[in-house]
Amino acid sequence: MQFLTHLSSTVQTQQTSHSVWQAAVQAGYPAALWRLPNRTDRELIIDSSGSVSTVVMDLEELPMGFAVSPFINPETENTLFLKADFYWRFDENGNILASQNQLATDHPAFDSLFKNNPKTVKNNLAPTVNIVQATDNQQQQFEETVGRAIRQMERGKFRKVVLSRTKTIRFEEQPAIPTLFNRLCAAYPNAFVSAVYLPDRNQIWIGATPERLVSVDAGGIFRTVALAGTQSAFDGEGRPKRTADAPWTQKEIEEQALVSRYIIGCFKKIRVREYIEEGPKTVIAGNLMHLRSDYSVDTQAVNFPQLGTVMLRLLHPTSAVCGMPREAAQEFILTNETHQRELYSGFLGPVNIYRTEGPETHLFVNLRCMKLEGQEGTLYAGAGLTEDSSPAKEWRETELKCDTMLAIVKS
Ligand SMILES: C=C(O[C@@H]1C=C(C(=O)O)C=C[C@H]1O)C(=O)O
Repeated sequence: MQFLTHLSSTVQTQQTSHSVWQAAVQAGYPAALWRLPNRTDRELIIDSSGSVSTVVMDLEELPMGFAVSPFINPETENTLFLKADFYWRFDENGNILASQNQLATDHPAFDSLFKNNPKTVKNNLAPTVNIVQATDNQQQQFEETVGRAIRQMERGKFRKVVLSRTKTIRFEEQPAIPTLFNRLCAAYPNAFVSAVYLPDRNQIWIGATPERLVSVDAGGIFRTVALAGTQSAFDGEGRPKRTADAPWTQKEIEEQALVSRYIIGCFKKIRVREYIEEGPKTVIAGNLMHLRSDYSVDTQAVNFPQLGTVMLRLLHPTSAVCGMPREAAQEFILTNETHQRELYSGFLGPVNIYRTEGPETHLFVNLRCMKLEGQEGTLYAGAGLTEDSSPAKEWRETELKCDTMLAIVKS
Protein backbone atom coordinates (compact mmCIF):
# COMPACT_ATOMS: atom_id res chain seq x y z
CA MET A 1 0.00 0.00 0.00
CA GLN A 2 1.37 3.33 -1.08
CA PHE A 3 2.02 5.98 1.54
CA LEU A 4 -0.76 8.54 1.43
CA THR A 5 -0.05 12.20 1.98
CA HIS A 6 -2.65 14.55 3.35
CA LEU A 7 -4.09 17.30 1.26
CA SER A 8 -2.52 20.66 1.95
CA SER A 9 -4.29 22.46 4.79
CA THR A 10 -5.40 25.37 2.57
CA VAL A 11 -7.20 22.95 0.30
CA GLN A 12 -8.58 21.04 3.31
CA THR A 13 -10.11 23.83 5.29
CA GLN A 14 -12.12 25.16 2.38
CA GLN A 15 -13.76 21.88 1.48
CA THR A 16 -17.13 20.40 2.32
CA SER A 17 -18.68 17.31 0.75
CA HIS A 18 -20.93 19.63 -1.31
CA SER A 19 -18.11 21.76 -2.66
CA VAL A 20 -15.84 18.81 -3.47
CA TRP A 21 -18.61 16.98 -5.35
CA GLN A 22 -19.50 20.15 -7.23
CA ALA A 23 -15.83 20.82 -8.08
CA ALA A 24 -15.40 17.30 -9.49
CA VAL A 25 -18.51 17.57 -11.65
CA GLN A 26 -17.58 21.05 -12.90
CA ALA A 27 -14.06 19.92 -13.76
CA GLY A 28 -15.35 16.71 -15.37
CA TYR A 29 -13.59 14.24 -13.07
CA PRO A 30 -15.24 10.93 -12.15
CA ALA A 31 -16.35 11.00 -8.52
CA ALA A 32 -18.11 8.76 -6.02
CA LEU A 33 -19.76 9.79 -2.75
CA TRP A 34 -21.09 7.16 -0.36
CA ARG A 35 -22.26 6.36 3.15
CA LEU A 36 -22.08 2.81 4.53
CA PRO A 37 -25.16 1.33 6.27
CA ASN A 38 -25.68 2.43 9.89
CA ARG A 39 -22.80 4.93 9.74
CA THR A 40 -22.87 8.70 9.92
CA ASP A 41 -19.64 9.54 8.09
CA ARG A 42 -19.58 9.98 4.32
CA GLU A 43 -16.71 9.23 1.97
CA LEU A 44 -15.81 10.76 -1.38
CA ILE A 45 -13.20 9.99 -3.99
CA ILE A 46 -12.15 11.70 -7.21
CA ASP A 47 -10.37 9.98 -10.09
CA SER A 48 -8.07 12.52 -11.72
CA SER A 49 -7.62 10.61 -14.99
CA GLY A 50 -10.81 12.21 -16.33
CA SER A 51 -12.25 8.94 -17.59
CA VAL A 52 -13.24 5.71 -15.92
CA SER A 53 -11.24 2.60 -16.71
CA THR A 54 -12.56 -0.95 -16.97
CA VAL A 55 -11.08 -3.62 -14.72
CA VAL A 56 -11.55 -7.26 -13.73
CA MET A 57 -12.64 -7.47 -10.11
CA ASP A 58 -9.64 -8.82 -8.29
CA LEU A 59 -9.81 -7.49 -4.76
CA GLU A 60 -6.25 -8.59 -4.01
CA GLU A 61 -4.85 -6.53 -6.89
CA LEU A 62 -7.03 -3.44 -7.15
CA PRO A 63 -5.91 -0.15 -5.63
CA MET A 64 -8.14 1.97 -3.41
CA GLY A 65 -11.21 3.06 -5.38
CA PHE A 66 -14.87 2.60 -6.18
CA ALA A 67 -16.27 -0.12 -8.45
CA VAL A 68 -19.44 0.06 -10.56
CA SER A 69 -20.61 -3.00 -12.48
CA PRO A 70 -23.32 -3.37 -15.11
CA PHE A 71 -25.94 -6.11 -14.73
CA ILE A 72 -24.35 -8.03 -17.58
CA ASN A 73 -20.73 -8.55 -16.56
CA PRO A 74 -19.39 -12.08 -17.15
CA GLU A 75 -16.48 -12.91 -14.83
CA THR A 76 -16.68 -9.25 -13.61
CA GLU A 77 -14.44 -8.32 -16.56
CA ASN A 78 -16.31 -5.14 -17.48
CA THR A 79 -16.35 -3.39 -14.14
CA LEU A 80 -15.92 0.39 -14.14
CA PHE A 81 -13.32 1.50 -11.62
CA LEU A 82 -12.79 4.97 -10.17
CA LYS A 83 -9.31 5.30 -8.66
CA ALA A 84 -9.11 7.15 -5.35
CA ASP A 85 -6.59 9.80 -6.40
CA PHE A 86 -8.25 12.02 -3.82
CA TYR A 87 -10.11 10.65 -0.82
CA TRP A 88 -12.10 12.46 1.86
CA ARG A 89 -14.10 11.38 4.87
CA PHE A 90 -16.70 13.83 6.16
CA ASP A 91 -18.99 13.98 9.18
CA GLU A 92 -22.74 14.16 8.64
CA ASN A 93 -22.60 17.96 8.36
CA GLY A 94 -20.11 17.74 5.51
CA ASN A 95 -17.01 18.75 7.52
CA ILE A 96 -13.71 16.98 6.82
CA LEU A 97 -12.64 14.19 9.21
CA ALA A 98 -9.75 12.86 7.09
CA SER A 99 -8.28 13.24 3.62
CA GLN A 100 -5.67 11.49 1.53
CA ASN A 101 -4.05 12.34 -1.74
CA GLN A 102 -2.17 10.09 -4.15
CA LEU A 103 -0.89 12.83 -6.47
CA ALA A 104 1.97 15.29 -6.43
CA THR A 105 0.68 18.75 -5.48
CA ASP A 106 1.80 20.16 -8.86
CA HIS A 107 -0.50 17.70 -10.67
CA PRO A 108 -2.87 19.66 -12.98
CA ALA A 109 -5.91 18.15 -11.19
CA PHE A 110 -5.15 20.33 -8.15
CA ASP A 111 -5.57 23.48 -10.19
CA SER A 112 -8.68 22.44 -12.04
CA LEU A 113 -10.36 21.20 -8.89
CA PHE A 114 -9.37 23.73 -6.26
CA LYS A 115 -8.14 26.91 -7.97
CA ASN A 116 -11.44 28.75 -7.99
CA ASN A 117 -12.34 28.02 -4.37
CA PRO A 118 -14.74 28.42 -2.82
CA LYS A 119 -17.08 27.04 -5.48
CA THR A 120 -20.59 28.36 -5.47
CA VAL A 121 -22.59 25.55 -3.99
CA LYS A 122 -26.12 25.07 -5.19
CA ASN A 123 -28.03 23.92 -2.15
CA ASN A 124 -31.53 24.10 -3.49
CA LEU A 125 -33.23 21.21 -5.12
CA ALA A 126 -35.02 21.88 -8.38
CA PRO A 127 -38.45 23.19 -7.38
CA THR A 128 -40.50 21.03 -9.68
CA VAL A 129 -40.26 17.37 -10.58
CA ASN A 130 -42.44 16.27 -13.39
CA ILE A 131 -43.25 12.57 -13.28
CA VAL A 132 -43.88 11.05 -16.65
CA GLN A 133 -46.77 8.82 -15.59
CA ALA A 134 -46.59 5.18 -16.48
CA THR A 135 -49.03 4.74 -19.28
CA ASP A 136 -51.66 1.99 -19.02
CA ASN A 137 -49.75 0.50 -21.87
CA GLN A 138 -46.56 0.19 -19.79
CA GLN A 139 -48.44 -1.52 -16.96
CA GLN A 140 -50.31 -3.78 -19.36
CA GLN A 141 -47.12 -4.74 -21.15
CA PHE A 142 -45.36 -5.52 -17.85
CA GLU A 143 -48.27 -7.66 -16.66
CA GLU A 144 -48.35 -9.52 -19.97
CA THR A 145 -44.65 -10.27 -19.61
CA VAL A 146 -45.27 -11.53 -16.07
CA GLY A 147 -47.90 -13.87 -17.57
CA ARG A 148 -45.39 -15.09 -20.17
CA ALA A 149 -42.81 -15.75 -17.44
CA ILE A 150 -45.37 -17.68 -15.37
CA ARG A 151 -46.23 -19.89 -18.37
CA GLN A 152 -42.53 -20.59 -18.98
CA MET A 153 -42.03 -21.46 -15.29
CA GLU A 154 -45.05 -23.77 -15.37
CA ARG A 155 -43.38 -25.52 -18.28
CA GLY A 156 -40.22 -25.85 -16.16
CA LYS A 157 -37.94 -23.50 -18.17
CA PHE A 158 -36.82 -21.76 -14.96
CA ARG A 159 -38.02 -21.43 -11.35
CA LYS A 160 -37.60 -17.71 -10.71
CA VAL A 161 -36.98 -14.58 -12.78
CA VAL A 162 -36.69 -10.92 -11.79
CA LEU A 163 -38.51 -8.65 -14.22
CA SER A 164 -37.77 -4.92 -14.09
CA ARG A 165 -39.22 -1.71 -15.50
CA THR A 166 -38.31 1.97 -15.53
CA LYS A 167 -40.06 5.21 -14.61
CA THR A 168 -38.99 8.51 -16.15
CA ILE A 169 -39.04 11.82 -14.30
CA ARG A 170 -38.06 15.31 -15.46
CA PHE A 171 -36.53 18.00 -13.28
CA GLU A 172 -37.18 21.65 -14.06
CA GLU A 173 -33.49 22.25 -13.49
CA GLN A 174 -30.65 19.85 -12.69
CA PRO A 175 -31.02 18.79 -9.04
CA ALA A 176 -28.22 19.31 -6.51
CA ILE A 177 -26.89 15.78 -5.97
CA PRO A 178 -25.39 16.44 -2.50
CA THR A 179 -28.84 17.57 -1.33
CA LEU A 180 -30.52 14.42 -2.66
CA PHE A 181 -27.69 12.37 -1.17
CA ASN A 182 -28.16 13.93 2.29
CA ARG A 183 -31.88 13.30 2.14
CA LEU A 184 -31.31 9.66 1.25
CA CYS A 185 -28.86 9.32 4.16
CA ALA A 186 -31.38 10.81 6.59
CA ALA A 187 -34.35 8.80 5.31
CA TYR A 188 -32.61 5.40 4.99
CA PRO A 189 -30.05 5.01 7.81
CA ASN A 190 -29.53 1.28 7.22
CA ALA A 191 -29.10 1.54 3.43
CA PHE A 192 -25.90 1.93 1.43
CA VAL A 193 -26.33 5.41 -0.06
CA SER A 194 -24.20 6.45 -3.03
CA ALA A 195 -23.85 8.92 -5.87
CA VAL A 196 -21.46 8.28 -8.76
CA TYR A 197 -20.54 10.73 -11.50
CA LEU A 198 -19.44 9.08 -14.76
CA PRO A 199 -18.41 11.85 -17.19
CA ASP A 200 -17.75 9.45 -20.10
CA ARG A 201 -21.39 8.41 -20.00
CA ASN A 202 -22.65 11.83 -18.94
CA GLN A 203 -24.53 10.08 -16.14
CA ILE A 204 -24.93 10.33 -12.41
CA TRP A 205 -26.27 7.26 -10.58
CA ILE A 206 -27.74 7.83 -7.14
CA GLY A 207 -29.53 5.43 -4.83
CA ALA A 208 -30.12 3.82 -1.44
CA THR A 209 -29.80 0.05 -1.66
CA PRO A 210 -30.66 -2.48 1.06
CA GLU A 211 -28.67 -5.35 -0.51
CA ARG A 212 -25.06 -6.20 0.36
CA LEU A 213 -23.41 -8.37 -2.29
CA VAL A 214 -19.86 -8.89 -0.96
CA SER A 215 -18.02 -7.27 1.93
CA VAL A 216 -14.58 -8.04 3.28
CA ASP A 217 -13.71 -5.97 6.32
CA ALA A 218 -10.29 -5.09 7.75
CA GLY A 219 -10.36 -8.21 9.95
CA GLY A 220 -10.93 -10.45 6.90
CA ILE A 221 -14.59 -11.21 7.62
CA PHE A 222 -16.51 -11.96 4.41
CA ARG A 223 -20.23 -11.13 4.32
CA THR A 224 -23.12 -11.56 1.91
CA VAL A 225 -26.92 -11.74 2.19
CA ALA A 226 -29.91 -13.45 0.60
CA LEU A 227 -32.56 -10.75 0.24
CA ALA A 228 -36.00 -11.26 -1.34
CA GLY A 229 -39.70 -11.04 -0.63
CA THR A 230 -41.24 -7.58 -0.52
CA GLN A 231 -44.10 -5.94 1.31
CA SER A 232 -44.92 -2.40 2.39
CA ALA A 233 -43.49 -1.36 5.75
CA PHE A 234 -46.83 0.38 6.51
CA ASP A 235 -50.30 -1.01 7.18
CA GLY A 236 -53.52 0.05 5.41
CA GLU A 237 -53.83 3.13 7.67
CA GLY A 238 -50.25 4.22 6.96
CA ARG A 239 -48.91 3.14 10.38
CA PRO A 240 -45.49 1.43 10.45
CA LYS A 241 -45.82 -2.37 10.78
CA ARG A 242 -43.81 -4.29 13.39
CA THR A 243 -41.24 -6.55 11.71
CA ALA A 244 -42.26 -9.36 14.10
CA ASP A 245 -45.84 -9.21 12.74
CA ALA A 246 -44.97 -9.09 9.01
CA PRO A 247 -47.04 -11.76 7.27
CA TRP A 248 -45.13 -13.63 4.53
CA THR A 249 -46.79 -15.85 1.95
CA GLN A 250 -45.53 -19.20 0.80
CA LYS A 251 -44.53 -17.58 -2.52
CA GLU A 252 -42.28 -15.01 -0.78
CA ILE A 253 -40.74 -17.56 1.59
CA GLU A 254 -39.89 -19.80 -1.39
CA GLU A 255 -38.56 -16.85 -3.41
CA GLN A 256 -36.12 -15.90 -0.61
CA ALA A 257 -35.17 -19.56 -0.03
CA LEU A 258 -34.13 -19.78 -3.69
CA VAL A 259 -31.65 -16.93 -3.16
CA SER A 260 -30.31 -18.63 0.01
CA ARG A 261 -29.92 -21.92 -1.82
CA TYR A 262 -28.09 -20.15 -4.62
CA ILE A 263 -25.56 -18.63 -2.16
CA ILE A 264 -25.05 -21.95 -0.37
CA GLY A 265 -24.56 -23.56 -3.81
CA CYS A 266 -21.72 -21.05 -4.46
CA PHE A 267 -20.04 -21.94 -1.13
CA LYS A 268 -20.37 -25.63 -2.01
CA LYS A 269 -18.77 -25.12 -5.42
CA ILE A 270 -15.60 -23.83 -3.76
CA ARG A 271 -15.86 -26.28 -0.83
CA VAL A 272 -16.33 -23.70 1.90
CA ARG A 273 -18.29 -25.31 4.73
CA GLU A 274 -17.35 -22.95 7.56
CA TYR A 275 -19.97 -20.27 6.85
CA ILE A 276 -22.30 -18.87 9.48
CA GLU A 277 -25.93 -18.52 8.39
CA GLU A 278 -28.40 -16.34 10.29
CA GLY A 279 -32.06 -15.81 9.44
CA PRO A 280 -34.17 -15.42 7.44
CA LYS A 281 -35.56 -12.48 9.35
CA THR A 282 -37.73 -9.54 8.37
CA VAL A 283 -35.77 -6.34 7.73
CA ILE A 284 -36.89 -2.77 6.99
CA ALA A 285 -35.66 -1.13 3.79
CA GLY A 286 -37.12 2.40 3.77
CA ASN A 287 -40.78 2.13 2.80
CA LEU A 288 -40.50 -1.67 2.37
CA MET A 289 -39.84 -4.89 4.25
CA HIS A 290 -37.86 -7.87 2.96
CA LEU A 291 -36.76 -11.30 4.16
CA ARG A 292 -33.00 -11.54 4.69
CA SER A 293 -30.51 -14.28 5.59
CA ASP A 294 -26.96 -13.23 6.55
CA TYR A 295 -23.85 -15.25 5.68
CA SER A 296 -20.34 -14.70 7.00
CA VAL A 297 -16.98 -16.44 6.78
CA ASP A 298 -13.75 -15.70 8.65
CA THR A 299 -11.37 -15.78 5.66
CA GLN A 300 -8.30 -15.83 7.94
CA ALA A 301 -9.54 -18.80 9.97
CA VAL A 302 -10.28 -20.79 6.79
CA ASN A 303 -7.08 -19.53 5.15
CA PHE A 304 -8.90 -18.29 2.05
CA PRO A 305 -7.87 -14.64 1.53
CA GLN A 306 -9.31 -14.51 -2.02
CA LEU A 307 -12.80 -15.60 -0.92
CA GLY A 308 -14.30 -12.14 -1.60
CA THR A 309 -13.09 -12.13 -5.22
CA VAL A 310 -14.06 -15.75 -5.86
CA MET A 311 -17.54 -15.37 -4.37
CA LEU A 312 -18.16 -12.08 -6.18
CA ARG A 313 -17.55 -13.77 -9.53
CA LEU A 314 -19.82 -16.69 -8.60
CA LEU A 315 -22.59 -14.63 -7.05
CA HIS A 316 -23.19 -11.84 -9.57
CA PRO A 317 -25.92 -11.65 -10.76
CA THR A 318 -27.67 -13.40 -7.86
CA SER A 319 -31.16 -14.78 -8.15
CA ALA A 320 -32.32 -11.70 -6.18
CA VAL A 321 -31.93 -9.69 -9.41
CA CYS A 322 -31.72 -12.34 -12.17
CA GLY A 323 -33.28 -15.73 -11.37
CA MET A 324 -32.86 -19.49 -11.11
CA PRO A 325 -31.32 -21.15 -13.02
CA ARG A 326 -29.30 -18.12 -13.90
CA GLU A 327 -28.74 -18.65 -17.66
CA ALA A 328 -32.40 -19.30 -18.53
CA ALA A 329 -33.59 -16.40 -16.35
CA GLN A 330 -31.03 -14.02 -17.87
CA GLU A 331 -32.09 -15.00 -21.36
CA PHE A 332 -35.72 -14.28 -20.49
CA ILE A 333 -34.74 -10.85 -19.10
CA LEU A 334 -32.67 -9.90 -22.16
CA THR A 335 -35.39 -11.01 -24.56
CA ASN A 336 -38.40 -9.58 -22.74
CA GLU A 337 -37.41 -6.40 -20.92
CA THR A 338 -38.03 -3.32 -23.04
CA HIS A 339 -35.14 -1.25 -21.59
CA GLN A 340 -31.41 -1.78 -21.01
CA ARG A 341 -30.63 -2.27 -17.32
CA GLU A 342 -27.16 -0.68 -17.74
CA LEU A 343 -25.84 -0.29 -14.16
CA TYR A 344 -29.16 -1.09 -12.42
CA SER A 345 -28.96 -4.47 -10.64
CA GLY A 346 -25.19 -4.50 -11.14
CA PHE A 347 -23.03 -3.87 -8.08
CA LEU A 348 -21.20 -0.86 -6.73
CA GLY A 349 -19.16 0.24 -3.75
CA PRO A 350 -15.79 1.12 -2.21
CA VAL A 351 -12.83 -1.20 -2.82
CA ASN A 352 -9.77 -1.47 -0.54
CA ILE A 353 -10.48 1.70 1.37
CA TYR A 354 -8.16 2.14 4.34
CA ARG A 355 -9.94 3.34 7.40
CA THR A 356 -8.13 2.18 10.53
CA GLU A 357 -6.86 -1.38 10.64
CA GLY A 358 -6.63 -2.27 6.95
CA PRO A 359 -8.37 -2.26 3.57
CA GLU A 360 -12.15 -2.77 3.45
CA THR A 361 -14.37 -3.58 0.48
CA HIS A 362 -18.15 -3.18 0.55
CA LEU A 363 -20.04 -3.98 -2.65
CA PHE A 364 -23.83 -3.63 -2.87
CA VAL A 365 -26.43 -4.47 -5.49
CA ASN A 366 -27.42 -1.30 -7.35
CA LEU A 367 -31.14 -1.12 -6.45
CA ARG A 368 -33.61 1.67 -5.51
CA CYS A 369 -31.59 3.91 -7.78
CA MET A 370 -31.94 6.68 -10.34
CA LYS A 371 -29.86 7.39 -13.42
CA LEU A 372 -29.63 11.13 -14.03
CA GLU A 373 -28.80 12.44 -17.50
CA GLY A 374 -29.08 16.23 -17.51
CA GLN A 375 -32.58 16.95 -16.26
CA GLU A 376 -33.98 13.52 -16.96
CA GLY A 377 -34.09 10.86 -14.26
CA THR A 378 -34.74 7.16 -14.86
CA LEU A 379 -35.87 5.07 -11.90
CA TYR A 380 -35.50 1.29 -12.03
CA ALA A 381 -37.36 -1.41 -10.11
CA GLY A 382 -37.81 -5.14 -10.46
CA ALA A 383 -39.90 -7.87 -8.90
CA GLY A 384 -39.04 -11.52 -8.33
CA LEU A 385 -41.49 -13.79 -10.17
CA THR A 386 -42.27 -17.40 -9.42
CA GLU A 387 -45.05 -19.52 -10.89
CA ASP A 388 -47.30 -18.33 -8.01
CA SER A 389 -46.95 -14.65 -9.01
CA SER A 390 -49.92 -12.37 -9.59
CA PRO A 391 -49.20 -9.87 -12.42
CA ALA A 392 -51.03 -6.90 -10.82
CA LYS A 393 -49.31 -7.49 -7.47
CA GLU A 394 -45.88 -7.60 -9.11
CA TRP A 395 -46.55 -4.26 -10.86
CA ARG A 396 -47.57 -2.72 -7.52
CA GLU A 397 -44.35 -4.03 -6.01
CA THR A 398 -42.29 -2.19 -8.64
CA GLU A 399 -44.28 1.01 -7.92
CA LEU A 400 -43.42 0.68 -4.20
CA LYS A 401 -39.75 0.15 -5.06
CA CYS A 402 -39.72 3.28 -7.26
CA ASP A 403 -41.20 5.21 -4.29
CA THR A 404 -37.95 4.75 -2.31
CA MET A 405 -36.23 7.29 -4.64
CA LEU A 406 -39.37 9.22 -5.65
CA ALA A 407 -40.18 10.20 -2.06
CA ILE A 408 -36.75 11.85 -1.88
CA VAL A 409 -36.81 13.79 -5.14
CA LYS A 410 -40.35 15.07 -4.50
CA SER A 411 -39.83 16.22 -0.89
C1 LIG B 1 -35.04 -6.18 -7.89
C2 LIG B 1 -35.18 -5.42 -6.85
O1 LIG B 1 -35.11 -5.85 -5.54
C3 LIG B 1 -34.77 -7.18 -5.26
C4 LIG B 1 -35.94 -8.06 -5.38
C5 LIG B 1 -36.77 -8.31 -4.31
C6 LIG B 1 -38.05 -9.09 -4.50
O2 LIG B 1 -38.27 -9.60 -5.59
O3 LIG B 1 -38.88 -9.16 -3.56
C7 LIG B 1 -36.42 -7.85 -3.03
C8 LIG B 1 -35.23 -7.26 -2.81
C9 LIG B 1 -34.20 -7.20 -3.87
O4 LIG B 1 -33.38 -8.32 -3.76
C10 LIG B 1 -35.36 -3.93 -6.99
O5 LIG B 1 -35.39 -3.24 -5.98
O6 LIG B 1 -35.44 -3.46 -8.14
